[in-house]
Formats: sequence, C-alpha cells, structure tokens
Amino acid sequence: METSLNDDTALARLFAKQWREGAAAWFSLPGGATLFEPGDAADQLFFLKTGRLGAFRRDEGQEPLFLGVIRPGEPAGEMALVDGTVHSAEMVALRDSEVLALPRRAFFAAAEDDPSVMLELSRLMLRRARQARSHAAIGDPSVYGFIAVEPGAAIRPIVERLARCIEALGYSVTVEGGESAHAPTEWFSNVERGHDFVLYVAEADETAWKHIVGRQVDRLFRVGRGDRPPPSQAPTYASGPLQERRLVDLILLQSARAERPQGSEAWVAATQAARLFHLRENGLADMQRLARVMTGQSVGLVLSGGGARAYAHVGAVQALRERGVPIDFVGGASMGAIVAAGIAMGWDDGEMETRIRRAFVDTSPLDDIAFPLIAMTRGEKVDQRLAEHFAEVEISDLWLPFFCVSSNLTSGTYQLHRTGGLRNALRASISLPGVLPPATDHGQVLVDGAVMKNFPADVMRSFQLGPIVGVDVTRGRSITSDDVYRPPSIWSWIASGDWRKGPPIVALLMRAATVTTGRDLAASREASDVLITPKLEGIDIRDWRAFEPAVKAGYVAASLTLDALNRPVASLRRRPSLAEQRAGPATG
Ligand SMILES: Nc1ncnc2c1ncn2[C@@H]1O[C@@H]2COP(=O)(O)O[C@H]2[C@H]1O
Repeated sequence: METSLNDDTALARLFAKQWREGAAAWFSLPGGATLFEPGDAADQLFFLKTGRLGAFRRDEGQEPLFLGVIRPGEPAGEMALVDGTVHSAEMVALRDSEVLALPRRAFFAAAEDDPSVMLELSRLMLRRARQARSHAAIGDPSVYGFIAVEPGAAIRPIVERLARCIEALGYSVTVEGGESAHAPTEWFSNVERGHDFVLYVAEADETAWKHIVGRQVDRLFRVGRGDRPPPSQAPTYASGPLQERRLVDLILLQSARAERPQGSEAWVAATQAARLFHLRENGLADMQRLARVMTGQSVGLVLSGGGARAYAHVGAVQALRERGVPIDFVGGASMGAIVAAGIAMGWDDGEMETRIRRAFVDTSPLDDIAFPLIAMTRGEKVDQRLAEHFAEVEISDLWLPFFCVSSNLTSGTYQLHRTGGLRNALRASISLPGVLPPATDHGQVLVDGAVMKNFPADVMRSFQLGPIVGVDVTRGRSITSDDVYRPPSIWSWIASGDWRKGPPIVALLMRAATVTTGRDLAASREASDVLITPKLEGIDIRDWRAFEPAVKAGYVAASLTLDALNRPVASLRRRPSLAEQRAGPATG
C-alpha cells in the first residue's frame, strides 16, 4: 500500500509520509457507507486512495444536490477543517473505497514543512466552491459502465463508436471489456487516472464482469433493444449507491427505420432508469448527443410559461437552430411546455409554426365559455387540439428527453411529468385555475405549472450536466389598471370581439396565481447559463393573435444573446481535458 499512492501532488506526498510514520490511519469504506454527515465535527482530513466518494447537500424542501465526486488522490472534508467549522455536506462512498485519515493537528503541523500543500488545497477548494455554485447537480462522472440487458448482438461496437465521438470533443477515452475482469485494483486506478473518460462495457453473458462494472463506475447505462419488450425481471448489476442515487440510465437501441419509439414506458418502469436515451442504429446525431451528455456538453432548453407571450419561444428556437446549437434536453411550463413538446416531437420550424397557428392563433381554444362552476371554459376545445397535435404519444417515446411541470394543488408541490401520456401532462401544465378545468391524476388535482414553477430551469439542472439555455417570457410585465378595466358595457365588449381573448379576469387570475413564484424565478434565472428574455412590451398573455410580433421578439432576443457569446453554447460548461490541465498553469 505504501508505494501505490498517487504521489504527484504535495498533498499525496504528505499523506504517504504520514502513513509511513504512523500518523495517518487507513480504513476501507464499503460502497454506500457514509464518511461524514453535514454538521459533524471536522477533526481529521480524509484522503481518498482508491474508489469514489460523492458529496451531497440536502437543503430543506429542495432536491438533493450532488456537489461533486472525490477521485483517488483527492482530499475530502477539507473545507470544514480549514475554516474550523463543521462539515457542510454529506460524504458517501459511491464505490468500495480506501481512505486515509489524518488528525487535524497532525495535518497542520505537516503542512508547515511544505507550503505548496496549502496552495494546492486552496486551489482545490476554490474549484469545488465554484462547482457547487454552478449548480452541477449530478456530479461530474468520468467512468461510465455499459451493460447489455439481454443477449443478442454485442454492444461493444456501439460503445467503441461512442468513444470516437467523445474523442472528437477533445478528450482521451478508452473502452475496456470483459478481458479486464481479473485485473488488480491498481490497474483500474491507473486506467482511470490516465484517461479523461473510461467506458467499461459488459455483454449480457459476462456475469462476473457485469458485477465488477456495476461497482466500478460513476454512472451506469443499461442497454436494451427498443423493438423488444423489457425482460419481465430486469436483473440489476448496479451497486447500491448507484441505484439509490439514481445514477443508472437506460439506452434503447432503435431501428433506423422507426418513425417513433414504442413501448418505452414499460422499459423505464422495468429498469427504474433515471434517464432514457434513444439511439438509432447508425444514427450519428444520437451518438453525438450521448457523447455531449456524458461530457457535460449537452444543451438543455427550458421554456417558461406566459400564455400568448410564449409564442416568442418559437422564434427563439428558430434562432438556436439557425446557429446550429444542439437541443439535447427540452422542458417547460404551461405554454412553454407546448412548444417544448413540439420540439421533442421532432417538428421543424415550418411544422411548429403551422401547428401552433392552427391550435392557438387562428381560432381561440378558450372560447368554449362555460357557466363558471369550475372554470370559465369547458376545456373541450383545448382537449381536442391537444389530441389533434399530440395524439396518444407517451413522453418516453419522444426522441428527445422531455419534461414539463404542473402544479399539484392536492399536495401543494410542483409535479414533474417525465413519463406517461404527453397530452395529459400538457393539459395539466396549461390549465390556469379558473380559466381551464384542472386535470386530475390518481386523485390529485393538477393545474398550470405557472402557479408553482413557471420557469423550471432549476429542474433541468437536476438531470443534466451541460449548459442550460432558458427563454423566459415572464419578465417585465405585471398587472396594471389597464388589465382590469371594466368594459363600458358587456355588450360593446363582446361586439368588439375582445371576448375571444378571454375576459380580463384571465390576466388577473394569471397574476394572482404566479405572484408568489418570484423567488423561484430568480433561482431559475440563475440556473440558466444563457438567459434569453424577449422584449414583449404590449403583448398580453391573452393576445392569442399576436403570433408574429411575439415570434419576432423571441427570434431577435435569442439572436442577440447568442451572438454575444464568445464560445459555442455547448462548450460553456466544458471541463478541461487532462491534457489541457497539464498544459495549464503549473501547480507548484
Ligand atoms: N463541488 C464539490 N466537489 C467535490 N467535493 C466537494 C464539493 N463541494 C464540497 N465538497 C466536499 O464536501 C465536503 C463537505 O464537508 P466540508 O465542508 O468539510 O468539505 C467539503 C468538500 O470536501
């Protein structure tokens, strides 16, 4: 054990020496075990020898935040140690790990002999603090596993092609198969230290190797065939921590001829996958998407709600596509969810425009005014139009990963729709209380996403690593007295045709429903790497006819914002490769 420490840093040398002299203690930590909890006293500094640790923060009422991984050769718990406070996050072994622990006093005494230790530690702490601030919620995995769910054609050639796509992004990568099943722990550590990304691949019949892969990786992909039903009992080779922390994804291989995937819901249910990716046979674009997802260069597009103002999203999407910005994940709330769903359905600019016009602009879907027992409209027209444009498509069968949010009035929390029928999810997401009758689901009452989360960029952050482009049409306009004017007489108001927009009460309800989400909105704007805010002065959420000016405003705002960037969007969160780090400033 003495000789195997990663000894190219001052900290590693310090630990190696303290271990030899008996001051540092060695212990092993099984995958899933907790090293320390937030609030624990920091009386020692830890140093990871082999394995993987993960730092997680859990704030009241928020999704757990994955702060980052600790790799062999890196310390853990240094922040509290240095500033004399308690640990700020939970530290968990993501794999079987070996750890060295050095008492606080011994560390500071030893650090005096070599000033570069503190310099190294400061750099690392700054990097981690920055990373935590940038809301990287799913860690920064670099070791991936691919396990074939069922026997059949080998998956290795697919993983090899994926490796070439990752190389094309400027990283070193290696693919390792079952021939490495008997390699010693040191071999794994060396391979992982020597490459930016390591892809371990196990075919369905490599039982022992599958178990090794499931315990050795930061994130696991199970690979199945989309044209077959899932196995009735999907065995899992993922280690406990991977499964518990939702770090297991599913790739479904699809025939090149498939118009749309089918039956994916059953696969997601059987494998309990955190995320689903479809990969078309010989589909270079799908392969490149996966490479971006794995390297933190996938682009997540988030579209806010805002009634007719959300037409601006159509223009923003045109500007993104024109500039070749990839869209790898898409999500939204309310009318933003409708446009997001269109993107996930694969509509090009022309189809998007035609369909949105037909559904919302040419004739209002909100003119089936009802006696307001539950809402002012019957909602039947909206239901018909959703059926016309989204049919019976299930969310998992969309080519692109999609989500939308609605507000669950029964539980008082937002509801995330990532599986199930697309049009039911959209119906919930656009049902402004008082205007459309709410949707119901298993006894829960679901209304417009705008009530709780009108701009779900922070939700996008919780399942993808790469940059987020947010288009927010809520900005710059709250309600004024103009919005609540009394029509001179109900008859002249009707005669003017203004009634088609819906009565002014719509604006009032919308504002009342969203007035408390200001803080949430600020968090979402902060979660966006690129924030696009179209200028929509004078366009009201009820201006269903204002398609052209809103689209134009979206196009102009997106073009200006994108053209002002000094790097391609996909590379905004690009992590430097090992070669780039070596070529960077010296660490001595
Ligand atoms: N972004 C990050 N990546 C990896 N580790 C982190 C990150 N942020 C914090 N940590 C670790 O999580 C630990 C929580 O306890 P400490 O505050 O003592 O020290 C912290 C760091 O060791």
